[in-house]
Amino acid sequence: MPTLSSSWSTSSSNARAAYTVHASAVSKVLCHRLINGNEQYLVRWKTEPEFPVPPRAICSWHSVPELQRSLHHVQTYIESLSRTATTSTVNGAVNPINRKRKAPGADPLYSRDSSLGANGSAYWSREASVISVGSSSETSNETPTPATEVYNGVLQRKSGKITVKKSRDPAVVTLNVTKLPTPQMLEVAATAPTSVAERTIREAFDHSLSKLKHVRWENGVDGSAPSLNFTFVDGFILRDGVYRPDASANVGCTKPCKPNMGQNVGCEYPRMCTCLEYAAVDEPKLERSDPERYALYIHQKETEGYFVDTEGLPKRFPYQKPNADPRVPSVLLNFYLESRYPIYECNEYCACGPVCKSRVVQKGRRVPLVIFKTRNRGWGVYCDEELAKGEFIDTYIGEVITNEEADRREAKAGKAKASYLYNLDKFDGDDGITADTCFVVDGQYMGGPTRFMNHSCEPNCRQYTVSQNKHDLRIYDLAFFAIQDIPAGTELTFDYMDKDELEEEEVVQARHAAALGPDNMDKKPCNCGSRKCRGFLWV
Ligand SMILES: C[S@@+](CC[C@H](N)C(=O)[O-])C[C@H]1O[C@@H](n2cnc3c(N)ncnc32)[C@H](O)[C@@H]1O
Repeated sequence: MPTLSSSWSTSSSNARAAYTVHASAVSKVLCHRLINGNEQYLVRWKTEPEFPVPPRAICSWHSVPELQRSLHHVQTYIESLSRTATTSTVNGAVNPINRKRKAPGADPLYSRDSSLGANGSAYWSREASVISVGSSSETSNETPTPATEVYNGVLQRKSGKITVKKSRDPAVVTLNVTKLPTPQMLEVAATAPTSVAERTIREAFDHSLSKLKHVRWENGVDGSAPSLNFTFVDGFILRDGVYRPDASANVGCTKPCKPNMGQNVGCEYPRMCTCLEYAAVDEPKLERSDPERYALYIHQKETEGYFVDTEGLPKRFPYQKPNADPRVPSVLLNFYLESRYPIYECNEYCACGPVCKSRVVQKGRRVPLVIFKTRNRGWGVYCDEELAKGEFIDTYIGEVITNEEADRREAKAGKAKASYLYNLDKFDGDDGITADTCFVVDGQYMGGPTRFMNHSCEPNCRQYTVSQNKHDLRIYDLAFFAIQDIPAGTELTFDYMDKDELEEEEVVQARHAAALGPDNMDKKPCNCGSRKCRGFLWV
């Protein structure tokens, strides 16, 4: 029996964890109540076809200790209580989230539910701690009036209803499980506290965050914690159909190459160093030094894109370290900040070693980040320290999936899903890569702290393509850098649509067009609060 760690207890109102409810067995938490000071949650169990092993009951009440392994279902339920009151609207209409996909978005909605089918086979429960039925009516399918609570008997499910067999209790009724929670249950839930569950959820998130260095979380707004249905990982998790070129195909410096060896030696002088063969050409320098070669290069660039042979041409090194103090970070140079040209870092085949100045993103996050609750954009992220323009913050990681799988997940989970899908489409058009064949990073259930970064139409960060394997055009780092000096404590944001900033007049036009557009109801209002706000996410 995969769902229970021990047999059913005979009393669901026992605060001791008589058994553990495993998340995989839970379909949804439906309601809550307070019984003898014990906060309890009504769990609806998964049933066929999605869960072939028959659970022992269809619905049952559980105290918080019993729900330790399925807390995210309780969290989703508690969030749904407040969401009902605060769902955002435009012109009075509820706004679902647009499906455009590029960058993160959307809170997980209360949608991963499987309702009980009407034609499922009969399942049997053992005694007790099964759905509380309150009624003395023998036959009612509808809403029994509150009376006797938990009943001890054997339940059978037929045609979407639970019927009771062999009970000696005259209060036993037939209960339509598709109609739970009953109005009476909802009435009780309206005033019942959720504080024990909320505290337990906060502790569980503390625990999941404790394995990360330099990341903490805080909530000055309410008692909630970020989603527990999310696992912090430290890199890409490659899923079915996703592949990388063999690492041995990668190349590094072919000549002896040491950083700081002096004039014209080392990776900072990429005309000499082959590891940065694909780095951006220093065009002004080339034009000055070799106008003919420059003209040929420009022509090739226009016709061949990223695949021009640039060996021997002067290149632009991506980073600059302002001084020798190890605490002072390298920053991304203006050319890359502005041009969005892919950034190539040295790799394990380069002779330069770990102190090479081109190794920034690959060393990972070094700035302390805080996940915090905003008032109108869910969770956000800020940095505890001042950031310099061009400073690396962190990468966007998660599961790497095929485009087909991304479509499948999007179709299953609905519009909110698009927000967490990030296309690896920088090289769309090169090497047979198309929008349909590029890989996609899904950060919804696995990722790092940047998964909580919000959108702004006037952002202070931007995402850049960073690669250590120049032959891998499908999987590269999505790296966030500060695009201006950012004081400590300022929310870090990026533009989900990755647009160049608009002039104010254009902003007004864009906002107007978006508000009037045919899919207006499909848009999520943007609360970035900037002067240049376009009015909606995804426009
Ligand atoms: C990747 S998530 C960012 C983290 C998110 N705030 C959370 O709590 O998990 C993207 C979602 O955050 C919210 N969001 C981000 N930026 C926003 C903005 N400028 N205005 C309103 N909501 C925003 C939207 O719900 C969006 O779908």
